[in-house]
Amino acid sequence: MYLLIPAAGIGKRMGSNRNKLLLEVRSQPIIAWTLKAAAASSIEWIGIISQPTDWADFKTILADLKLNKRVELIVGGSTRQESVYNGLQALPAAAEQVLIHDGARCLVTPDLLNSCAQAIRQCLGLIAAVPVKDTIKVVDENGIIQSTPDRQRLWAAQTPQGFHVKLLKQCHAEGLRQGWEVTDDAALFERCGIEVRIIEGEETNLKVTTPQDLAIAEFILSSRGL
Ligand SMILES: Nc1ccn([C@@H]2O[C@H](COP(=O)(O)OP(=O)(O)OP(=O)(O)O)[C@@H](O)[C@H]2O)c(=O)n1
Ligand SMILES: C[C@](O)(CO)[C@H](O)COP(=O)(O)O
Repeated sequence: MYLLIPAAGIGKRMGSNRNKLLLEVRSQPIIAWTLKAAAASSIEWIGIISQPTDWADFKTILADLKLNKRVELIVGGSTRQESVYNGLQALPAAAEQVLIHDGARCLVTPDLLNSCAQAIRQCLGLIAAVPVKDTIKVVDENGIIQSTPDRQRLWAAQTPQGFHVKLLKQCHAEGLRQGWEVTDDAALFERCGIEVRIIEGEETNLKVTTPQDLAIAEFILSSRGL
């Protein structure tokens, strides 16, 4: 299985002056935890989509980890969508399915990666997701609640997200043509009318986005004895 890791962000919400994936949790860079989970899974090839300005740091981390997997560095874009587009172009020709997993979701388990890698062989697209626990409100530009969707139908999308490569390339190309701006790749499949399946994710599969998330990630890793 092939894995693309979007890791080219600038961490605005983290308030970091560098790529937040280089920040440390439990004395290791965030991206190192993500890579260790991938290395412990059935993933055979990893593409780290990243800004060339971070490549020296990433190469140092890779040298320290000594992963038993093929790893390539791919130039990221100005948005996550653009980064994934670039990643798809850099996939080996043999890749028929791909998992896409945020570098910022460093608490993912090898089991979840393996579940998604298995499941994508039985469908065209999938995402890891967890049922929403809070009541969600749709709010207008004036801060007035417009509606309250049925919580039974609401899931919080995570990554890994898995897709058939040929279809995802077509959907990304259509997104470029249409000027679609999406925050996950499943949205492109949805807009192209292709079914996307939910795979039960993990409550601990946090996307490290704000400084508070660093403390939560520390706690979760510590509770795993790491
Ligand atoms: N141009 C971008 C933007 C984001 N990402 C990646 O997409 C994942 C999810 O994005 P997010 O958590 O939003 O990271 P940032 O974009 O860095 O955060 P912010 O929005 O706060 O700047 C991260 O692993 C990030 O590195 C990416 O590869 N390319
Ligand atoms: C892909 C994602 O992690 C699913 O929840 C999320 O959409 C990424 O959003 P971000 O703003 O790029 O962090």
